[in-house]
Amino acid sequence: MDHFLYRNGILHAEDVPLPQIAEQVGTPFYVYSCATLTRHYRLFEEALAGLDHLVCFAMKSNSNQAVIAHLAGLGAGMDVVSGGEYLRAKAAGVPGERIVFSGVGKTRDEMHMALTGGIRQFNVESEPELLALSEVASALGVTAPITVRVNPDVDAKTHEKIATGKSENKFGIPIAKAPAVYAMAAKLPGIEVVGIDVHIGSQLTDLEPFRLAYEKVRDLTLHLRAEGHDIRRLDLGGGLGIPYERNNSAPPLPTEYGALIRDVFQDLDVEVEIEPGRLISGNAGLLVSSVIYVKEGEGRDFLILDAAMNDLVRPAMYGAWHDIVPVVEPAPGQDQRPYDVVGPVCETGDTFAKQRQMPPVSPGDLVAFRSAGAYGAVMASEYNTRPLIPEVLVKDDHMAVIRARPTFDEIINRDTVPSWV
Ligand SMILES: Cc1ncc(COP(=O)(O)O)c(C=O)c1O
Ligand SMILES: N[C@@H](CCCC[NH3+])C(=O)O
Repeated sequence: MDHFLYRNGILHAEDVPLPQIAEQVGTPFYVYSCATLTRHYRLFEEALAGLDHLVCFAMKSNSNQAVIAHLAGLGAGMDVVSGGEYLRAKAAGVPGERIVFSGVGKTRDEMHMALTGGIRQFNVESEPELLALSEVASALGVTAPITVRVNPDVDAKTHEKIATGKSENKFGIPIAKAPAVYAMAAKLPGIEVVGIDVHIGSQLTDLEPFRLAYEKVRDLTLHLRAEGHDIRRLDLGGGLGIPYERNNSAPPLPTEYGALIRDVFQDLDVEVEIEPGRLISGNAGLLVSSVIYVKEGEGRDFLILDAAMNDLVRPAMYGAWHDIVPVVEPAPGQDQRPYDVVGPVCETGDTFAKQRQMPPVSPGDLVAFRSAGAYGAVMASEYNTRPLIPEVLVKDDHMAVIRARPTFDEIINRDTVPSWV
């Protein structure tokens, strides 16, 4: 459930009517609800209650400073994948002991930054990375806590571009090789093994792949413990999916996911970490846009919006579906008509939806893309010199602009034209 509801015929973000935000910041913009972020974070907390656990928000899904500060205030840890995300987490007040560092290509500079600033653990994804980390930590005279991310070769049954747990994917160490890598880690200076990490993909709508992967991690835990490794922490990754289409069968809830984790690991006396991103931030955000034109094409009408693929790339990149609704509530039983919903960018791929049934809309009308709080603003670009759009955070009847639209002067003057041009 989110906190974007029609009231008095107008779509609201909590208690703020969307046209009021549009008037203040212009369209397009992203808007996030504090209440939804809180609710979704707590769902995971409740799902793991009673277990020794930490919920680390996958910042890659939404790394706005205000969003992560809000979650940090609720007690969330952070899963970071770059030095930039690490610095954002620290700036949001997240202590190093609640930050985990994931990713296949951590640089020595990033390792140095996290080792000096404080880190809960590095989720190491290859032997060369392990060696590099050992060197960086040794040179600093510190010890790097690590898990090894294992690749369990499990089909997550999600979009191929966001599946990470098959052997052909770049992520993790083949699980069969893990004992050898743990043996290597145990001998390296500056390295302390604390656990195992796994993450098999994003937007999973079925628990079975999680079960398959987690059972393999359980077996590996027992095996590694028998070999003398102190496996006291399991990072189980993120990936639980969200309903993108209303009326669609709902994916499993965090409670069911938590029950699965209990079922597989409860008796192991182990600390559990999870790294949810999308389920916390996805349905906590909308992208709001204005209709510029309605253009009659050959056998189809194009709804041309002021938002484009550079603002929300998921439809162009993954063929992803986002519900698109008018901000003025359609009358019950109102006729629908098919539109190709497109943006102004000069690419045919700048298409949000084809032949989407919607109530009739006119130029100047506001429409909202649902489920846009995850992998929306963070994946935006300035393609076609379209400025990054504002982000707004709502709490009850308060709204705050948490990122302003840059001016064209700022954008143009960011570049340097050398004297020889
Ligand atoms: C290592 C890691 N952890 C967590 C996540 C978060 O995934 P999601 O947003 O699907 O929960 C991702 C993204 O797939 C990831 O790569
Ligand atoms: N960007 C993807 C998710 C990537 C998950 C990151 N590991 C999406 O929008 O669905």
